[in-house]
Amino acid sequence: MANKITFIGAGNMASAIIGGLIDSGVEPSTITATAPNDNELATIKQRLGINTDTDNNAAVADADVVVLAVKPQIMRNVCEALRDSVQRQQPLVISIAAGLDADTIDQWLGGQNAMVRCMPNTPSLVGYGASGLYANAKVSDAQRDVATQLMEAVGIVEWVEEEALLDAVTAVSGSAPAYFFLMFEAMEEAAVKLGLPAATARRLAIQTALGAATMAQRSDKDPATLKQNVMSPGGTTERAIHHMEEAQLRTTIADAMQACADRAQAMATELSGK
Ligand SMILES: NC(=O)C1=CN([C@@H]2O[C@H](COP(=O)(O)OP(=O)(O)OC[C@H]3O[C@@H](n4cnc5c(N)ncnc54)[C@H](O)[C@@H]3O)[C@@H](O)[C@H]2O)C=CC1
Ligand SMILES: O=C(O)[C@@H]1CCC=N1
Repeated sequence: MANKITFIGAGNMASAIIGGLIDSGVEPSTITATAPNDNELATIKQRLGINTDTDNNAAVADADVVVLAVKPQIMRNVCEALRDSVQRQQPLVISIAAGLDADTIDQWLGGQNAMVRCMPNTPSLVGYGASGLYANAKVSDAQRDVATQLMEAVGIVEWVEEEALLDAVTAVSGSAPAYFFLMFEAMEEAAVKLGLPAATARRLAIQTALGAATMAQRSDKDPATLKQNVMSPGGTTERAIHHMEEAQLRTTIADAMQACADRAQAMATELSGK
């Protein structure tokens, strides 16, 4: 693992990854996070025991890895203000911003940087993250290993060799925790209508998702077969699944994921000015 990691931004995604890193045994004193707001930093410092700084340049000065974890809309300003420090220090730069391409961020940072683009997701906080990674030509094999180790500390890693595929990764895993949370909300609401207390419904729905995910992960059977195994002919599950298929659930999911990937691409165009 890298000696010193600096996170520029200390919000939802950065704190999820930092929390996961610490749980996996990374020494908190090797991690620094920055944000403009002292209160936000005091909270994360108290909770995770890491170093914090309101000065991005100071935090980059001795970093081996810099993780850019600010909103895409402010990335340009943040990077341009970091240009001199990054050019001096030459760290491995990892951007987790949706959409923005490696080349654009590299240019904002002065060019010629070893850049990894990563699309993580918030379950990194509990060690069940799923990240897609892409490296530009400046990234060495050793730096690729560092990026892999960093994100494997909080979940699974898949490398893509075509940068555009990160938009598909955003659709299938980056944004996808929200799809499952929506499903939990909908199942809880429906179960309450069927008469269950909300807390009971929530517990049962979440445990069932965990069970289904664990089975799908451990089984050598594909999801279609596992689904079929639950569906007794003429039984209850068949009725429910039939209803979902009739309501075009698959099309809804495909359309939603297409909209997600399209939005990533549109954000890149809007923000890079290309
Ligand atoms: N939330 C998610 O599920 C995922 C988010 N991402 C990406 O992660 C990035 C961060 O997203 P979130 O953590 O959700 O946003 P957030 O709003 O929770 O965090 C943004 C952080 O940036 C800090 N910040 C603002 N201005 C700054 C500056 N000038 N210098 C340093 N820090 C500054 C804020 O104080 C905050 O700590 C985005 O680019 C997003 O596309 C990627 C995958 C999943
Ligand atoms: O919604 C977003 O834009 C970010 C990127 C992936 C998940 N959250």
